[in-house]
Amino acid sequence: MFPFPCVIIAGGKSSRMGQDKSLLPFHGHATLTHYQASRLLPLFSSLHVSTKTDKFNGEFSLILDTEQESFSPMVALSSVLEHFTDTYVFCLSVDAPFVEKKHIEALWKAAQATHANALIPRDPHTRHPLCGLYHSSLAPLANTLACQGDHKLGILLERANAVYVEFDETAPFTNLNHPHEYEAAL
Ligand SMILES: Nc1nc2c(ncn2[C@@H]2O[C@H](COP(=O)(O)OP(=O)(O)OP(=O)(O)O)[C@@H](O)[C@H]2O)c(=O)[nH]1
Repeated sequence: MFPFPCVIIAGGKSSRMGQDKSLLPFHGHATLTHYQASRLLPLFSSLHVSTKTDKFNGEFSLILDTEQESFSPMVALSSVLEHFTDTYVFCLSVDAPFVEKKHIEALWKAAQATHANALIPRDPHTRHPLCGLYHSSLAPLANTLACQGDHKLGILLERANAVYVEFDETAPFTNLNHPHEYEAAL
């Protein structure tokens, strides 16, 4: 078991999907969120879901956004990191169902070797900040950026002591943003 919590980030607008993707059924589970929670729960010291409201009727331990007006992963991270003290937090986008234990193990290994405050996967094409191991000490920076309207996680990573962990494959980090990607994943 990893000695830190996992947070499934699930409070976005899903504008490209056209409906709330965190509530879409997935592989025999009531929702994609349930699918992610059931496979990740056994791996972590605790599991939480980051949203704007309790759309799961009390089923998960929620970390609600303090900022309700604007939507962005920075808004989510700001409340998530503030929730914890002196720990790494594995943050995964709800729409990334192909990330496996071995990928998280690689991030944790890099954290132990470098003591960086953000460990982010990078494949040959791009980096994946919504599958990252973040230290709770980044909360004030995330909060400042969210309040300033700086919503790109790249800005946080530039200012943090971030380390990129290299992976050969792109597929595990795929996000389901559009209906055709969801259909293909089913
Ligand atoms: N808690 C929380 N999560 C968010 C917020 N904005 C986005 N997310 C989540 O962050 C992840 C990536 O979000 P985006 O790709 O920016 O947005 P999205 O809602 O997934 O989809 P689009 O509206 O199509 O861009 C998704 O898992 C979202 O659910 C927010 O304001 N609060």
